[in-house]
Amino acid sequence: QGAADTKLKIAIIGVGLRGQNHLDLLLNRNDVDVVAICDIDERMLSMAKEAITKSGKKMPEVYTGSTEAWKKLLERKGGLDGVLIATPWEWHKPMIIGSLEAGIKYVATEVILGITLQDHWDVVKAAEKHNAHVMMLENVCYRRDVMAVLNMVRQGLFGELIHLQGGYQHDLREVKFNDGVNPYGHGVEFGEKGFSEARWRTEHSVHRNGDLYPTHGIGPIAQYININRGNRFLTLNSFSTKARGLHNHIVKGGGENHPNARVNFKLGDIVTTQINCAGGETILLQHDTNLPRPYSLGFRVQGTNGIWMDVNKGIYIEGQSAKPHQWDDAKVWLDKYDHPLWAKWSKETAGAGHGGMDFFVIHSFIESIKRKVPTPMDVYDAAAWSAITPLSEKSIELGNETVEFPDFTGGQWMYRKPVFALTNEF
Ligand SMILES: NC(=O)c1ccc[n+]([C@@H]2O[C@H](COP(=O)([O-])OP(=O)(O)OC[C@H]3O[C@@H](n4cnc5c(N)ncnc54)[C@H](O)[C@@H]3O)[C@@H](O)[C@H]2O)c1
Repeated sequence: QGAADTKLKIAIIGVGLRGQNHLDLLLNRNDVDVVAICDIDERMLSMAKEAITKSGKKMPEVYTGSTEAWKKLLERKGGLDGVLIATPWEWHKPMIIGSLEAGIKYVATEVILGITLQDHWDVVKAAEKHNAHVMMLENVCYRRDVMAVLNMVRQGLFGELIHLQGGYQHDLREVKFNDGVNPYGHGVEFGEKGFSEARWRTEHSVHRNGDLYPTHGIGPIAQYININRGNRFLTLNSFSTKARGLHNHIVKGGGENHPNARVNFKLGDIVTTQINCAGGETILLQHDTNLPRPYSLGFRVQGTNGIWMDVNKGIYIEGQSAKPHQWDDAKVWLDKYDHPLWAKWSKETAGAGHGGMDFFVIHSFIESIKRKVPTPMDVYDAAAWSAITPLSEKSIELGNETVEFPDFTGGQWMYRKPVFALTNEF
């Protein structure tokens, strides 16, 4: 490990703000060479190159100049052990499938596998055909409190799980709009005139109404109740509120005569989704990105013996909590049940994004390649979690009708075993 010829050859497609986080984590490792990067934005590329120069590592090959330049990257001489994709959502499917067709056996993609339900099927089928691993980089599965609760779930403290909640409750108004230069805080431009996510993410709020970003909430929940591994999502329905927040934000920052004040946003400010599971659990998810509010993923894990809620930082375990009917400070429990992964690697997480959890998602991808084993989150997980978006759009379109989940595993969910974070290795 560490010698030049044993280092993994990794490429990154998309070195925007998120891709640069992953780049930093990879540059920090001595078991990886970032051999190629691709982007179409000069400013993002120069930020990435600056980070590489600062790290003292060798400058990778740079592919740019066209939205199809990534195809050349995949054909590079010398091959690739893995590809990491951190581009806008609509590029994930073609880039994943392109990587698989180029013979790459490990593909990591940022969250959201595809746009339509068919996209999700296409990626699953391509991964099966090429016998390759597609891992979605769902980092919240590795959040310290989320993992401590996983530890508690697995040790039976909450009893049998009954109901779970989560979501994406994040005021994105300063992400969806900016002045084309600074990512946060100024301006009400989007599309061509926007920078980073304002360039592309906001269009999805114009044209789509559904839970556009389900994976940070559903990923941890799916681990708690073993989705695709003894359990599965059966049905879903979604409800949407009216859309006010984005329009109001534009008027407040740019005035009533700003051209964007005429844009009709389709995305309801709050989209609420309910999911029914084969194991008899229900899930409630909320997508809430257009209104003023502090960040919260709103987790609730409730079983026959107790409950965790992250908003009030409380845990209650019947018979063990200090007083009946009263919350314990969750910290006491979370410290006691700290997951072995965090206990082992917390030093390495220092400086990694989102409170350290970003370290683990990259670590697990890289360690899986080194060991030539399946990634701890696989293409079936990615498809089931991401499919919530098109299914919620469909439910809303049909007047909140309940719609069925496809079974991407083709019945294998009954036999597959949990593999996520079973040890302290990765
Ligand atoms: N897991 C997390 O915590 C987290 C946080 C932020 C973003 N994300 C996800 O990461 C992904 C990227 O988001 P971001 O914030 O970095 O956005 P961004 O706009 O900053 O970066 C996207 C990059 O992709 C590049 N790009 C677009 N089309 C391309 C093409 N055809 N070929 C090559 N490069 C292309 C853009 O030029 C840009 O640099 C999204 O899926 C987003 O949802 C996840």
